[in-house]
Amino acid sequence: MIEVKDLRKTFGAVHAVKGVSFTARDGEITGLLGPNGAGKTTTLRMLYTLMTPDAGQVLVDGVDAAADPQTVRRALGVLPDARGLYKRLTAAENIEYFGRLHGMDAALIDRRREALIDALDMRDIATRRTEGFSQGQRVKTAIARALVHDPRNVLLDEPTNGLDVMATRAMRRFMRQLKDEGRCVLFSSHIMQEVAALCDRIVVIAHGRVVADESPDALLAQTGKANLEDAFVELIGTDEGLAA
Ligand SMILES: Nc1ncnc2c1ncn2[C@@H]1O[C@H](COP(=O)(O)OP(=O)(O)OP(=O)(O)O)[C@@H](O)[C@H]1O
Repeated sequence: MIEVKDLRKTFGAVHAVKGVSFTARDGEITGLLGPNGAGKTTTLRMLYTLMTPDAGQVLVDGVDAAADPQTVRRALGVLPDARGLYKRLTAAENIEYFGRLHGMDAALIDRRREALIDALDMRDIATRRTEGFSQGQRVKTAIARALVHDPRNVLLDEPTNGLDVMATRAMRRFMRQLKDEGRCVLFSSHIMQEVAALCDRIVVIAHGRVVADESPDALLAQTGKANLEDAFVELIGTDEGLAA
């Protein structure tokens, strides 16, 4: 479970995150939806301890990220916005390398690597060097690498960005599988259909603030709109920066 309490972050004159609070629960998919520049990536970066908040608190499975960042990092699997892979290594070697960084023993790394290669349907690319990989192949490898240590909480920054229809559908299936395994799944998106199709809970963020935090049905009821697209536009005040 991830609890975010009154997070704030300023870059010079830009107030990127202005007091964001929400909870992402185990066994649920929580979507962070907002237009370009809303503060989603900045919020996620503070959650996975890459960036220090100016104020506020992040708790992962009850552990304070500022007080014990090591434990928090172990409890998180992260697909960051930059998917940098080691291009001289094969996909399988990229996964194994992260396993070693986490201090896992070789037999456990082998088991997790094989399970993830199957779950992400990447057997055909596993022994290829990642140099020259397509966007979809890079995302799969980056996700497998992020999950090698079997984290309870999974953070995905725009996981379907740049993927084609088939790869997007496969990614959504995989996210549902993570949820069914009881994990806490939190992802950011500016694609309304994606959030509507996947999420148990939608946290709508605009101009650095949470403007709604509800189930999809409750969002419709709250805004009195017939569909989620109209509900989001009503909440955000504009459709600029959102993709249908
Ligand atoms: N390192 C930085 N230095 C300066 N400004 C930044 C930095 N990171 C983010 N910002 C600014 O903070 C605001 C929020 O950016 P952020 O990347 O969090 O938005 P986002 O919701 O993830 O947008 P997108 O959907 O476009 O990825 C923007 O105005 C952005 O320009």
